[in-house]
Amino acid sequence: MCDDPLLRVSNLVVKYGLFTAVNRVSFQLCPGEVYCLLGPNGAGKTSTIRAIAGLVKPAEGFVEILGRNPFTDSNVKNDFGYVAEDPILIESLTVREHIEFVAAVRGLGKEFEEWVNRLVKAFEFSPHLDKPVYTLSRGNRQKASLILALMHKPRILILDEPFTGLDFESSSVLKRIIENWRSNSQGVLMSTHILEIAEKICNRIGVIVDGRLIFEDTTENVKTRLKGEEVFSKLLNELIKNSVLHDRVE
Ligand SMILES: Nc1ncnc2c1ncn2[C@@H]1O[C@H](COP(=O)(O)OP(=O)(O)OP(=O)(O)O)[C@@H](O)[C@H]1O
Repeated sequence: MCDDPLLRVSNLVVKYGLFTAVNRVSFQLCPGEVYCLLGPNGAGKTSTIRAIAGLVKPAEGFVEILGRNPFTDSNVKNDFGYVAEDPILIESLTVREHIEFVAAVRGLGKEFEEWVNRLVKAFEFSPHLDKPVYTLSRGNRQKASLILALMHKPRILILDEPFTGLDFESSSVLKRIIENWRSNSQGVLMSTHILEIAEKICNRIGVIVDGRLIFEDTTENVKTRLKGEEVFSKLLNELIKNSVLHDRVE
């Protein structure tokens, strides 16, 4: 834990009608951390992330990004970059038009152009810049979404299943970007199904099952705890399935 978290989630409840998708989830993202939310399909990871990004109003509890409420304070949107599970793009526009639009809305000056060019180059995206979104493959939509989320160099990255659809090269690029954010005392919150990624790039993991955060610890501690087990991911999978760690957080 830290005194000055980038992100604070406290007793968050998200409901869809009478259904409770997120049930009293609390955690923090500290500077220099990559915090990974793990959990089976339908566990509540996306609902948690959407509430953090200010897209869903919490039924109870609160979210703070750098001490501000993302649901009511639109200025906070400059402090984070969000990649949704299904990229949010306008089908008829090209990616270049998206980039120009985001640059205008965020008031980004010429100094950001070099950074955007570097992102485009790193993701080998130049051949796709002038194509309308509806012609893009799943992986290229994901790359477009990442470029748009990263282009204003936000302090916090909020990434919902960011590796979905990415090829090997682009996954390596994204891993390097995430490591770069972490080592610059910024922060990354991401969800993933890929436990090997959690093991390799997350500092801390939180496991969500049935809307509840049933386990949270540093990746190092989890590895130590699992000493003697050959495969981190295999065992973690068992823990999630059996929810045997319920008592760790409550
Ligand atoms: N708009 C919605 N209306 C009603 N129920 C919803 C809505 N969005 C999600 N849910 C339900 O809330 C629960 C949590 O869904 P959520 O998408 O947050 O889970 P997830 O952990 O991200 O799943 P996945 O790994 O499959 O993406 C699920 O039971 C889902 O069916």
